[in-house]
Amino acid sequence: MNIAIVGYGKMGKAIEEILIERGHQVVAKLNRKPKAEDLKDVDVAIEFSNPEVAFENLKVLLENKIPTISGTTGWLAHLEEIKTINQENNAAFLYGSNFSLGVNLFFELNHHLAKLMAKYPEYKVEIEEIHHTQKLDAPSGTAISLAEQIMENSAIKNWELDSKTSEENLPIYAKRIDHVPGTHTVSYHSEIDSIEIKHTAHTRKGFALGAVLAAEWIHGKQGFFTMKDVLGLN
Ligand SMILES: NC(=O)C1=CN([C@@H]2O[C@H](COP(=O)(O)OP(=O)(O)OC[C@H]3O[C@@H](n4cnc5c(N)ncnc54)[C@H](OP(=O)(O)O)[C@@H]3O)[C@@H](O)[C@H]2O)C=CC1
Ligand SMILES: O=C(O)C1=N[C@H](C(=O)O)C[C@H](O)C1
Repeated sequence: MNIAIVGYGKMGKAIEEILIERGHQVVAKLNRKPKAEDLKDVDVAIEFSNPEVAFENLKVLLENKIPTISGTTGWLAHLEEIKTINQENNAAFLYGSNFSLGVNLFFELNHHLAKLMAKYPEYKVEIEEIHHTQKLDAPSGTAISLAEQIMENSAIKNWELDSKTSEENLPIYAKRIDHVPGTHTVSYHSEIDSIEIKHTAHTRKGFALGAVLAAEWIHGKQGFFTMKDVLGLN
């Protein structure tokens, strides 16, 4: 397939390597908002830019009816608007806060554990995420997805970054350490013991491979999708 990479940074470059390994052609590599003329021969766009610009990029891609995969985090206040634009243009859009197979399996585990733990209020839950120091957003998109899965399965209504202003909220602790690709831990603590699940990414390769598999999967489809659709986890 002919692929446009929108956001040719750390992830864009990792994605390019996998695309070439899998026999695809990279026909555009953009570190700016795409224009209609960039998209003439494009089968699928893969967008990994930054929280400030993602919405504008996605709008152009979907208005030009380009099936689009987005992994950019920190722009989700606009998600409903993007879903509407996608629908109005009969286009195809897939968003994932994390494209790695391991994290998507970890999401299933988190969901199951949250359901189980909801019956035991003596355990208090918290999330920790660790990423490299260049990351612009906090908490990570993955930590927000983990928090949402816990809230869907418990009485907790809100998550909160770093400090605890309310005992009722789910705390997310965000740490920034040089070169860490992404580590997420969900832990439940009682006076007696603790239960912990943890995912550690060793490289960005898993995120990049997942994004390419999603691009291959979405070609020829219409609608809004997630990695659950790609991996058959629905
Ligand atoms: N969902 C997932 O699985 C994963 C998601 N991510 C997310 O992906 C995003 C990118 O991460 P990463 O590659 O590490 O970040 P980088 O900062 O390495 O790359 C971002 C790139 O976007 C470019 N850019 C700036 N403005 C625009 C624009 N208007 N349009 C298109 N591109 C632009 C930057 O160019 P310049 O340097 O010239 O400004 C840079 O090359 C982040 O939001 C991150 O959280 C990361 C890993 C996995
Ligand atoms: O910025 C990153 O690097 C990552 N971002 C994603 C997130 O915010 O969850 C996914 C991964 O953890 C790496």
